[in-house]
Amino acid sequence: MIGIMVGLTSFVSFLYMAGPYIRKFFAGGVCTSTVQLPGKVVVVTGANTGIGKETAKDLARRGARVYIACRNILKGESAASEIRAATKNQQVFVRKLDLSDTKSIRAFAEGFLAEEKQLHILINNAGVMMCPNSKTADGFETHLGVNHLGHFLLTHLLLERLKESAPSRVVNVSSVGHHLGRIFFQDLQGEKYYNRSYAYCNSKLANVLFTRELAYRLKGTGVTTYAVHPGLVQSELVRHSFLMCLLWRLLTPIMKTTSQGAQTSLHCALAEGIESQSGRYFSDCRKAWVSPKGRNNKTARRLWDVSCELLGI
Ligand SMILES: NC(=O)c1ccc[n+]([C@@H]2O[C@H](COP(=O)([O-])OP(=O)(O)OC[C@H]3O[C@@H](n4cnc5c(N)ncnc54)[C@H](O)[C@@H]3O)[C@@H](O)[C@H]2O)c1
Repeated sequence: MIGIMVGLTSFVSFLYMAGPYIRKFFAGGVCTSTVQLPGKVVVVTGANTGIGKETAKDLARRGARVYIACRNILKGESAASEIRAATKNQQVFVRKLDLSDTKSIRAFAEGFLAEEKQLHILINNAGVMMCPNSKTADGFETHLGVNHLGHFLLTHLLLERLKESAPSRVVNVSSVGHHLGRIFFQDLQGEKYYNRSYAYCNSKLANVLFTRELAYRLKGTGVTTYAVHPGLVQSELVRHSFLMCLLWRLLTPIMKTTSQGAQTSLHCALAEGIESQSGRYFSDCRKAWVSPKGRNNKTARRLWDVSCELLGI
């Protein structure tokens, strides 16, 4: 026991001492695009904190009109003021969007479509991880409901505007955790067996499959789409799990900052010449290995149909 404690303490001390060097190693790719976005319209979900906030900040710095779509307007306004001050771009707006409630998603889309005639970049970034076994307002399992179905409906409602604004892009923030996920149609919402870690991974696999099928359906429209793993990023994502909070704390020295975590989303939103990679999965600003389950066209099509059925669209 003492040996384990000493070993663990030495390991953690090593991580902290070597932290800056290790972090550099794990920092991953950097979005090198110099594209400027004056006149372009962008929506980033969950942009009041974490990776989403950094993504929104970078896009605002490039001159875009940025919509922060988030649950908590007060937190959103505080992020927006910070972004406006840092970028000198006053065109940063906050709009209410709760992805765990289809009424809120429809209200957001209705309001957005009424005020903006164009949409060039949609970043489906918001996410929940390991929250207790709970349901959304519409009775969906929370991870599937927020991470997959919520963004599925949002994208569906904004799709015509994206097509009218082509070339345009949809970026779905997934995770390397999709490798552990599975889509089991007989128990899609974990009613027979539930594990909150797997529920998260399943929803992230759904993001990868949604991206694949969306790309297929959007061929020839000028709208392209990408799934992203941002890296292991120091954020509030693990807030629902004490153990994960502890692990996140221990791993701090080797984790990406939120700004580093935003790079692959930015790459997929901005890089020129990646249109032929529509539907693919990216990590560290380049195409990455996707789980075989994430490459199954039959599952992708069936998940699309089941999602439409669940959402009544
Ligand atoms: N942090 C990591 O290491 C990591 C790794 C892989 C993937 N990701 C993914 O990156 C994305 C961003 O996560 P993050 O790390 O910045 O975490 P975060 O918790 O800081 O940000 C998540 C955002 O989603 C918002 N959100 C949650 N539920 C919502 C709802 N019902 N409606 C609207 N917004 C909601 C939160 O308010 C928050 O702004 C997530 O999709 C996450 O799954 C993160």
